[in-house]
Amino acid sequence: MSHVRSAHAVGTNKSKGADGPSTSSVLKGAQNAWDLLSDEQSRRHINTGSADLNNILGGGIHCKEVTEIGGVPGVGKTQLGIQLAINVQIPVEYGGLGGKAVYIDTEGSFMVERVYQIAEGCISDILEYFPHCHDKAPAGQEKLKPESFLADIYYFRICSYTEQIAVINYLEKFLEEHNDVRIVIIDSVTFHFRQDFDDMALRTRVLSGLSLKLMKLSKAYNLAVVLLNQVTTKFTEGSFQLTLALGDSWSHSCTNRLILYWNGNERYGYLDKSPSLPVASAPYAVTIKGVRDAVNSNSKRVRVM
Ligand SMILES: Nc1ncnc2c1ncn2[C@@H]1O[C@H](COP(=O)(O)OP(=O)(O)OP(=O)(O)O)[C@@H](O)[C@H]1O
Repeated sequence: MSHVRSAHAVGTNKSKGADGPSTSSVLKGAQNAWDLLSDEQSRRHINTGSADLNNILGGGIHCKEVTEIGGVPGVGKTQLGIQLAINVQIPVEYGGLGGKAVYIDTEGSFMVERVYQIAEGCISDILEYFPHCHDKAPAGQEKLKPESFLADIYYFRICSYTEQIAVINYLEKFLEEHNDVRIVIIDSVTFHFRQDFDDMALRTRVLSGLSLKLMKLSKAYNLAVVLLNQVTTKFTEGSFQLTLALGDSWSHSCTNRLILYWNGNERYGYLDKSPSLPVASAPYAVTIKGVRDAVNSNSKRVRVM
């Protein structure tokens, strides 16, 4: 990584000159565009379980970025959150990241029986795609047990916004001690803030601050941050429209935004915001095994919200 000498150091009282320690610490993060491209290309993705969703997301949920996933109740946000907590653990030898997950549950929607079922679904797919994995060493086989997948999800149940702030503030220390965590999921990020927080301006500032912190953590610890969010109705141009909770006020707080919606009886994901990918939508399904491709899996470009 190259260090850049620039006017940045000028005016820094404690600066000991261009080569001084304070200058290099201020500019420690500077990279050239070539470094950035290499970094981007080596960046890992977490499989959503649906090839079509992965496709519109440019490979899956990106590490080192914050992705907001919103949608109406029942559309499958929690299912996708659980699926990601499982899929992040797919061992490296089977094309996964072999990481661990942090699941911060604010609504009490994390059903552990369902997590077990989704882990079983993931394992059965691995066994189907890698029929010779039975030949692997016993240690490798040990990993392919639902119990092991469940054991590698660190679960935090949050019952108020103060607890949520406290846990997010504590997260950095936790991640220092658990450096194999590759995804942090918050389900849902706005729930307690919508219920109990009266001062709207302060609420937006607090949430934006938390989100900024999560963005920094995602980069520092090379992990994906996924913020599940609810939708709410907003009265604009003479009609009620669905919009993500706190949508406009903190839309800068995430790098990517995926909106899940119904189109008739089919579930779709719509990539609404990305710094490098076109807007696109694709169908997906929630099956007994978890999130998978829809039976009709031709991606379409439609927008519902
Ligand atoms: N075992 C299963 N097999 C098939 N589909 C399931 C199974 N379990 C849950 N689902 C589907 O997932 C839906 C619930 O999705 P989920 O809980 O992720 O919704 P959500 O978007 O998080 O909603 P909310 O905002 O209320 O939390 C159910 O309505 C059902 O359609």
